[in-house]
Amino acid sequence: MGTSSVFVKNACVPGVSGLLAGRLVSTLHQLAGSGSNALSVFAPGFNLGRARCEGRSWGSSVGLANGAGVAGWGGGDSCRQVRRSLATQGEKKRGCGARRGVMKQKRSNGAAKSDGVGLMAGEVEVTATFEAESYQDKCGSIHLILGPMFAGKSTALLKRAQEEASAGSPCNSPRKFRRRVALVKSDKDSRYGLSAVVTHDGLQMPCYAVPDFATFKAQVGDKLYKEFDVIGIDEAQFFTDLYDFCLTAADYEGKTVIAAGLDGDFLRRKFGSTVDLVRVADTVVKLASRCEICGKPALFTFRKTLDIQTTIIGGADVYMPVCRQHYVGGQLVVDSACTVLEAHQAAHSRKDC
Ligand SMILES: Nc1ncnc2c1ncn2[C@@H]1O[C@H](COP(=O)(O)OP(=O)(O)O)[C@@H](O)[C@H]1O
Ligand SMILES: Cc1cn([C@H]2C[C@H](O)[C@@H](COP(=O)(O)O)O2)c(=O)[nH]c1=O
Repeated sequence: MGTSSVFVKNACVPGVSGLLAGRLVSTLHQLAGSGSNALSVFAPGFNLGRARCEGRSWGSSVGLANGAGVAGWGGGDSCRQVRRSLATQGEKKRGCGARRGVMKQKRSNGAAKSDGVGLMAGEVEVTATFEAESYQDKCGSIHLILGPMFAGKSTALLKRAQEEASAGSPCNSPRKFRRRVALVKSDKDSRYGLSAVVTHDGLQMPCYAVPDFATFKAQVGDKLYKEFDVIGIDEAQFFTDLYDFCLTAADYEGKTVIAAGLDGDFLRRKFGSTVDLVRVADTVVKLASRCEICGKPALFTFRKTLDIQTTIIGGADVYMPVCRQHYVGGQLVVDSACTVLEAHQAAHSRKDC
């Protein structure tokens, strides 16, 4: 069985070494399968002990060579890899993001170190250096706008986007002082075309319509992407990479992210990963619509057709907002939906004649 050790220390931010070591341990534990490698992670001044992680396949995932010490921990990509692993565990913590963090590795020849913590032959010291002042000011934020259909989510998103675009900028102020806003929506939603975010009552703003955020980033390119201060997202429920994108953008790229989407589908199940963002969001607004049957606040979206697949793109022809009472009283809603549909169809056929 091979054994590797990672020694974590930090010169700039007290406590980070312990925090980092703790996270490394839990990350490595998660990445580890059962098998033949062993890893010790320890940090001075932090009551971590020697956490032990035994595993088979983490070598490739975190840049550790199979049983032969540490490989590829020179910062850059491998550092980022660890950050990504941590990020996907849902850790958002202002002030401890590894922004501009650098990890260095040093192989020991077995000589005891002056601080009394000796490295055994074959062990590796990893030094994590963080520029403390870069933490807070470069961190962005995540703002969520949730609710059923017709609740005004897109309207609220466009309002926020407009406010952000003009924040602190009278029309004669130089362009460089304005916040640059990009609107992104899922290309699944082609109801009102793909070139704009459009509300049910016709407000609109130009947007990028993409299948996922990897495509969005590739489409705009690195240079332009960096210039965006604010990213507004509509139909957030349709993006499979929503969580990772929002977290990275806010934690490491200093972006203000405003995401609008459905929290639940027509059966009130979690829709995509919008609700996962709640625990890492700075603000969360849950909007209500008006129940189409009784006019009370509506928290749910009722599907008027009998289709059962989760995604069916549509508007008032397929969906209606309902209150709890009329959601639960399903039959009543179905009857009412049928009535509305029939009335709709009758009106249409009259118009056609
Ligand atoms: N049942 C409905 N059918 C069609 N339009 C509606 C209905 N209820 C509200 N609306 C309109 O939709 C607007 C909200 O649109 P929008 O912001 O696109 O909502 P969301 O993004 O939450 O679906 C409301 O201001 C209202 O004018
Ligand atoms: C409830 C529900 C909705 N959809 C679709 C229908 C629309 O195309 C969008 C929501 O649009 P809005 O801007 O919030 O009005 O999502 C779906 O596919 N499945 C559902 O269960």
